[in-house]
Amino acid sequence: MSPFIGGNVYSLPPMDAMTLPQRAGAPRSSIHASLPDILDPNTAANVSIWHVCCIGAGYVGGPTAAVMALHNPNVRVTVVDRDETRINAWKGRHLPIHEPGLASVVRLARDGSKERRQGARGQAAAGATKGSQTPTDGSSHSSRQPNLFFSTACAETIANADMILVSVNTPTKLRGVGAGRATDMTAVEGAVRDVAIHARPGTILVEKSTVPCKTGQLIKDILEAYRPGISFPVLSNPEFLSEGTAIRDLMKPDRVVIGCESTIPGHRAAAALANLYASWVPRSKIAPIGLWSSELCKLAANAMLAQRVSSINSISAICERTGADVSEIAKSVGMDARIGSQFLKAGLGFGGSCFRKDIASLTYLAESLGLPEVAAYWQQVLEMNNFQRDRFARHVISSLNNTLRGKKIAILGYAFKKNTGDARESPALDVIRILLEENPRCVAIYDPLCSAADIQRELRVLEDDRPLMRPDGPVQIMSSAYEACADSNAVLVLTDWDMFKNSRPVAGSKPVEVAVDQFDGAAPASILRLPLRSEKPPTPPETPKMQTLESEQDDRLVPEPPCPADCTECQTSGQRNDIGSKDISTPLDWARISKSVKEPSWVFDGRGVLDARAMVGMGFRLETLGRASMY
Ligand SMILES: NC(=O)C1=CN([C@@H]2O[C@H](COP(=O)(O)OP(=O)(O)OC[C@H]3O[C@@H](n4cnc5c(N)ncnc54)[C@H](O)[C@@H]3O)[C@@H](O)[C@H]2O)C=CC1
Ligand SMILES: O=C(O)[C@H]1O[C@H](OP(=O)(O)OP(=O)(O)OC[C@H]2O[C@@H](n3ccc(=O)[nH]c3=O)[C@H](O)[C@@H]2O)[C@H](O)[C@@H](O)[C@@H]1O
Repeated sequence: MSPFIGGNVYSLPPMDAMTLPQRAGAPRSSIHASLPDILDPNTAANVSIWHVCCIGAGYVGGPTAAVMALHNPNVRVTVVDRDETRINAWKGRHLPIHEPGLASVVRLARDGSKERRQGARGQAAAGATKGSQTPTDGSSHSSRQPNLFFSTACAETIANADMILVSVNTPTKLRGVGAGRATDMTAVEGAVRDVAIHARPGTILVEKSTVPCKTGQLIKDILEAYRPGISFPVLSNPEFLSEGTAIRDLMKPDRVVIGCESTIPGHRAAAALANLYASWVPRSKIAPIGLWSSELCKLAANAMLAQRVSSINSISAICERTGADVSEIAKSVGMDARIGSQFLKAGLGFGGSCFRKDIASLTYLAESLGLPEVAAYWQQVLEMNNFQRDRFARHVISSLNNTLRGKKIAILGYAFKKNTGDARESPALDVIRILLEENPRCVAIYDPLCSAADIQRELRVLEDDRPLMRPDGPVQIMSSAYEACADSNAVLVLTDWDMFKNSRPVAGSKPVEVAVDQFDGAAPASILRLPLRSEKPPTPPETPKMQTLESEQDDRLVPEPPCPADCTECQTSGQRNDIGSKDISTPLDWARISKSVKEPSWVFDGRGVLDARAMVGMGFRLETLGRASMY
């Protein structure tokens, strides 16, 4: 009898040879005896990848395609999306997402670089390309042609591709079977249908989206239904980047997982993808595994990271009642090499578009497989996450005498974490929902990167019959932290932005940089240092058009055409095409804030970013998650 019978909603085929337990005594190699080695560059010898199409120009598709194009100058990488506004943004000066270093990578791969010649003694040669300037860095290189493109022509691009990366959204289903937990596969199905209809036989399809285990079978079924008998190798290549450090994560990944079927075409396809990555990732970091393992390892990785956050948050609640300090506990626990120090920061809990939905998907998968105990185990990670923000918000209310009527609450930070403008699934939304139940006069929100439009879109789920953002309140989105805090009864810090900190950065801590060797169209010759740091000198607000990227000042880059005179982005927010172009580095002047808030100057730190002694010295009454003062 199938182990999957019993309320399963996924159609689960039998496991393939890669995931079957080995027969006793049979060496593992016997399963793969006739299969070519995926990590051998020659395995893909007869698979030519000249054109990669990436479906989905979002947080994963855009940066992944850009980095892949940067390191494979001879491969044409085209990102397609149905969303014309998003595609136009990728083509222009104002990229649709904020990631440190992203604009530099896009500029180089999308726009190319100019030729440069250097004389024998380091002087610029007379024959340098017209218009090029004397190299200041001693480099010499041939021009690099653009090889990164953005387009809405999905069908045409798919038809020309040798490999297709599916990077579309996989949110949680909102209604129907599995609502609230199962993965909504609409976008994946749509993209795969397009591939099935338009792709050439043999085109390799790569799942980059995070999907339930066994989605590869669903994809193969769709392909078979539309193009019976035609072979399309299917790979799983989950993405592990984090928002805010996407370019660094893509440039220097801990690992690249490539899941494939244990067939000769499967291994050849995996080897072709491995070859693309091997342009910049050491082969030792490329992990070929089975298709189902690859799909499941992505959910497992996210679930385990989220579990650590919930674990430390559960301890933070105990700290508040005992007088222990959660940051001290995290430090000492994390010094155990077996545990490690990352993902032990207590706070409002995890937000973002993936952790919650991926754990929900995992619990649903477990239940579908008849494993309610497993589902309940992971469900508890989500419960703890909700508990954390719930008790934080309720503590704010109880500290303000159990009523917010007539009161103003300032919210510093809406993004789910620092260094991103992504407003999706922020813990702030839950906190604001609970605060609004108490009818405050005003909730004033400030975030340095999230756009007002994005915050408004997120808050819409809290609206009943009247809009929340009316001229008379109750919610206002401010462009200045000082305006948000002025006259407030309490200030809540909900994102760990560095600029909110009131202590100096640790001496010796250096900004992260990644060196890129890709100006040269022929051979790597010169280095672009990507500005991955968040610390940048503030740009005067009155001259937004003068703000430039570090790479834009580099005379090796092909100049970008200027924005049209009526560009709304330029007018409203200044250049937003790289994280450094917004001022996220000037520390908040807490002393100034202390003079404008109402007594007793409440500050509630939901992210553990504020130094208590300094805040109390300025007259604030500070409450921090995970410290005894909370109770
Ligand atoms: N956001 C993140 O940091 C990470 C996300 N992931 C996973 O990657 C996947 C994508 O996530 P995001 O990039 O954040 O999503 P996103 O929502 O930012 O982008 C998805 C894009 O796909 C487009 N799209 C949907 N169906 C399409 C179709 N049939 N044809 C053309 N375009 C189509 C949408 O218009 C949208 O622009 C998800 O499965 C997510 O779980 C994985 C790692 C990190
Ligand atoms: O699948 C995904 O989308 C991605 O999800 C996470 O990346 P991301 O959500 O962008 O950001 P994280 O740095 O993981 O932070 C997630 C949330 O956890 C919170 N967090 C993180 C770490 C910590 O110690 N404490 C803590 O509260 C953050 O504030 C944030 O709200 C994973 O880290 C990525 O590896 C994964 O690719």
